[in-house]
Amino acid sequence: MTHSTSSISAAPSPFVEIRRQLHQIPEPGFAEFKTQQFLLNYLHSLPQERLEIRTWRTGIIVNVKGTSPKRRFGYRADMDGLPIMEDTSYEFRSTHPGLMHACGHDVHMSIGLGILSRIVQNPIRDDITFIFQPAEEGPGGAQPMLECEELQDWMPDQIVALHIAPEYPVGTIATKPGILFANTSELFIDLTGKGGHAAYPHLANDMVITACQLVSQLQTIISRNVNPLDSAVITIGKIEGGTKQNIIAEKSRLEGTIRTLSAATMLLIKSRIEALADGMETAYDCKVDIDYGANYLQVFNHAETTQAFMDWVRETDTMKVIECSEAMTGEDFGYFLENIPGFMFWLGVDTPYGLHHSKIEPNEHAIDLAIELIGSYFRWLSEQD
Ligand SMILES: CC(=O)N[C@@H](CCC[C@H](N)C(=O)O)C(=O)O
Repeated sequence: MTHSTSSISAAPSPFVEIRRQLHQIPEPGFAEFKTQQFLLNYLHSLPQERLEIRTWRTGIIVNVKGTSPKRRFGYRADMDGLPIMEDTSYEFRSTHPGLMHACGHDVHMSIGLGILSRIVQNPIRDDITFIFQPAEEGPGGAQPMLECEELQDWMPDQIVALHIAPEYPVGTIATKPGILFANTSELFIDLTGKGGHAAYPHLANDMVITACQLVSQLQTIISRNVNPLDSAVITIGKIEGGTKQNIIAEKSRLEGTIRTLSAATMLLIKSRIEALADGMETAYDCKVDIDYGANYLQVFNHAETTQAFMDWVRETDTMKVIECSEAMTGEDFGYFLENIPGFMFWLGVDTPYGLHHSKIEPNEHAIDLAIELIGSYFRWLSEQD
């Protein structure tokens, strides 16, 4: 069933209000200090009988105790914002200049609080671990959080996460068993040549020229080296170089990301990048340093639990379910799924601007629908067996 926005009350729910407050305080990975405090304040305002709260760095782990637990479920929400200058029409825009929740983590967190508060008020049989995870956009909080002491005795037997999807209508979810999101690797390339006067190019090695050439050459890896029946992406999202218009640049830097649907293709791409870098050094007598930064494992949905969830949503007609294709987005939730059966799904938020866009305005009606969906799903799960 697809929900039109007009059929839903205009008054914002408490969790929409919470999302708006979180939206105003986006913070970079592992610096989510205000966000952590905001979430803690909310958590401490709830009845505490069923709650145990731990912090890990800027993250939070909450145990909601079941009535007679046999299993433990998990919900994970990411917490960090992005370095984007917000350009929405909101009255509740970011108060942190140059930072924005442009990937929906404010929505993911408010949905997490909504499910949690619902279950505190109306407990289920099984335990649930709520994981508020820092640094999804980089350098990656999932892997170290999975290893942290605070999580070990509350490790879920099954885990769920969602991600907002601008392209789907509100009242729709999209997912699939198997691979949902790509393997990713960050890519940082530093080029060092010889600076000089703009009028004497023959006495210098211009790193603006090499940066431009390397960006173009990198794209030939996708078009000429990767099997056309496979999928891969190299995006250079940032170029830096030079100091002034009439000075030849001694240094330049490319920052980007690599996305693949297999580990083998990731290795192939990295070896081609290194070959092209060697060629640059020879051709332009410069130095090229490559750093792959944070690497994320693919998000691989557990077949059985994903299918059971999709069937349950269809049977209960809670939302419309689309079996989607995999996407080249990355998510360190892949590390949770490597260790714990579960799945991630896209939550339709119906907005013309995409993820990581300065104008993205997710439709907030999706928040209460997702709270209802996951809250009911956990209740149903805990009634099985
Ligand atoms: C859902 C989403 O947009 N995730 C990010 C994850 C970032 C991964 C890493 N920092 C990289 O750029 O490789 C994405 O960009 O897909």
